[in-house]
Amino acid sequence: MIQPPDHPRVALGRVGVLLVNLGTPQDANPAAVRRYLAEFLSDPRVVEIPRAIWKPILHGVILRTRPSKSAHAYRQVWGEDGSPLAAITARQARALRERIGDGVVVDWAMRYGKPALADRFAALQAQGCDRILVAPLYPQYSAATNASVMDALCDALKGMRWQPAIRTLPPYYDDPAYIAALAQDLATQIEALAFRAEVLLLSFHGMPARTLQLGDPYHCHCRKTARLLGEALAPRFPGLRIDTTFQSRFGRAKWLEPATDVTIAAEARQGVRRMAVAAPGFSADCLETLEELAIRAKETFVEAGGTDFATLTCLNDGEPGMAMLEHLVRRELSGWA
Ligand SMILES: C=CC1=C(C)c2cc3[nH]c(cc4nc(cc5[nH]c(cc1n2)c(C)c5CCC(=O)O)C(CCC(=O)O)=C4C)c(C)c3C=C
Ligand SMILES: [Fe+2]
Ligand SMILES: [Fe+2]
Repeated sequence: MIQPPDHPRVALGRVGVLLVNLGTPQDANPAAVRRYLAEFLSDPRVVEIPRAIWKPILHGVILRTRPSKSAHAYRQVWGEDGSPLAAITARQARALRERIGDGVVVDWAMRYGKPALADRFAALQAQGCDRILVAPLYPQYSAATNASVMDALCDALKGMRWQPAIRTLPPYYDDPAYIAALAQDLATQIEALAFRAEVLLLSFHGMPARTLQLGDPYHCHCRKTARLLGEALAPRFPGLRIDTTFQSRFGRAKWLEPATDVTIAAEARQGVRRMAVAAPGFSADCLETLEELAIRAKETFVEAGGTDFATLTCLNDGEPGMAMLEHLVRRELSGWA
């Protein structure tokens, strides 16, 4: 007797959307952070050092020292609903589901850790999705983020006999909808500050400087976002100086400059007293914004003589950001209409 085929037993013909972000530990303790960092930092898209050299450093040094330091940082931002990055991404998926509705299945996944991309992708297919839009929530393209999502997606597809059709959301660093959402959201936050900021710092996550020479467009994408955002904000805030920096240096190699922490200290030493910082490259608040900027960068600024410092929130699941995401997703899905 011939066995029945191993494929979904529900009606096909549905469209799925999978929002993907970086990933985060399951818990804020050193063991969970270690598991997360081991997966993240083993990805050759993230650390582009020959494996024979990197593996002993990762296992012999980094994974012995960093988990407890990072766990301490995670504990300071951990919420009742867990890691902010995961909680906010879940809320973004829920909000998008409500906005798009009409038979489109919306889910979310993480590139590292849980919910795993391969699992949620398979779950969409099991719900009858034969067309799936994979949307990495990275406005600026980098191989470490976007290409790594594609690697994981293709690994998942490799194991499937009956593959769904795929679209991926292109980077949207200069999309007018993204720039407008950021300008509107940041302007509202700047106007609500209890002080008048002299400087607005646009802080992007860093990358090794070498990636620029290797042809990664990330640095150029960040610069263009910053220029367009600066042009959109300038008329509303005459006298506000807007600068771009790169944060989160990791390892010994030279990273993109200027560095956020170095710039913040230098600005305060040169007499700047009131500063706001925004992180337009992050779709959701996370360790990098809530701990590195809102806690550590603020300390740096005040220790160097600054008086007022505000870390502005990311677009998260607020109205401007969700309207933008709905627009970007609908535009991609219209190709399947
Ligand atoms: C927004 C884009 C990001 C790029 C580009 C990126 C590159 C990159 N990151 C590391 C190393 C680490 N990043 C860490 C946290 C982290 N990184 C991003 C985003 C980008 N990274 C986010 C959203 C987060 C926060 C995750 C969270 O749980 O909230 C960490 C872990 C935390 C820590 O121990 O400091 C590391 C390590 C490299 C090496 C890299 C480029 C090659
Ligand atoms: Fe990172
Ligand atoms: Fe960091």
